[in-house]
Amino acid sequence: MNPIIQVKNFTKKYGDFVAVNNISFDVEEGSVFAFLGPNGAGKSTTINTLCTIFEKTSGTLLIDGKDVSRQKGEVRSAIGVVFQDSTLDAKMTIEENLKMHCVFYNIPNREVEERISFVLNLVDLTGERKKMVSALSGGMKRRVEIARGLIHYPKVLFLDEPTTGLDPQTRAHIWEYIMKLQKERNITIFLTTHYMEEAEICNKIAIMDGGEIVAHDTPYALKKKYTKDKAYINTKNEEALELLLSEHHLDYTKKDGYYKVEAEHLDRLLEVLSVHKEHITNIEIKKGTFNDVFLEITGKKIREEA
Ligand SMILES: Nc1ncnc2c1ncn2[C@@H]1O[C@H](COP(=O)(O)OP(=O)(O)OP(=O)(O)O)[C@@H](O)[C@H]1O
Repeated sequence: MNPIIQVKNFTKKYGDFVAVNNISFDVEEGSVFAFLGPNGAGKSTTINTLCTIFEKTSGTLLIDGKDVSRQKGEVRSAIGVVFQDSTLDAKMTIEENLKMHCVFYNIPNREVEERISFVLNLVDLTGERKKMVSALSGGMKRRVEIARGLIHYPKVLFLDEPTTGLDPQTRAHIWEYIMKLQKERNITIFLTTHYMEEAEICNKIAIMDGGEIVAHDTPYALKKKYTKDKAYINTKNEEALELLLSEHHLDYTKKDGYYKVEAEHLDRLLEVLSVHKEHITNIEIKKGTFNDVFLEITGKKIREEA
């Protein structure tokens, strides 16, 4: 593993208040990394420090081996950032917005055309480059911002809730571009999202709560560790089912005429139930979800208002 982001014993205080408390984690080069947590967990503080906007209180934060406090210029060249609030100039065309960014990054004039064509092609906006930003849909604006974040060819792209407020179809498209960047360009993607189904398709997830990293693993490992599958069973012979479940030490609850059984090993549960199958009138299996993982770890929904 080649870690492109290395965070070691990072602490950030606002006055006496500890917003981030001694966290450590790595992000592998070329991976898609999701950074999750309830409101106030410390995500923005961490991202803003990684992006050289905030100063750390203590610890070491490296991007591509460069120290975010002491080598700000090098770090800024290595990262692209797309924040939630649009910073595009609506009164300019897509092309003009991108050109302005080239100036900002001191990209030599002779390279500007090639770079604009390249990044617009990545997000499928080649035919729209002369359009005014004000005339674009929300999804297109987000794609322009992603293109702009890539104009200086960064190794890491930070995306703060890249799909919030977009309809499901547009969200799916944005994800296609994100995955393309990872696969074809080996760009490391560091993103926040409150859509659990999006977190689930990332390579690694870190969950932050109360200023600490409370879980850090692959989505598969987190689901395996923190969720159980559930079976909902209706039977013609309740007495026999209860006896069977008790004999096999399987806990159940009964509600509205069905039995709910939670199982770490679904195969085993189905094997046990096979002897009862002629009595079963209905059975429904629900796999553990990433929402369950988040709830189990933090005790909170991803968005309290959701
Ligand atoms: N400038 C500041 N001064 C004082 N406290 C702050 C400041 N910025 C953030 N905090 C506090 O630090 C904690 C972490 O905030 P942060 O914005 O990093 O959380 P977050 O996980 O990004 O939350 P959200 O999802 O709501 O953006 C919160 O308790 C917040 O109130």
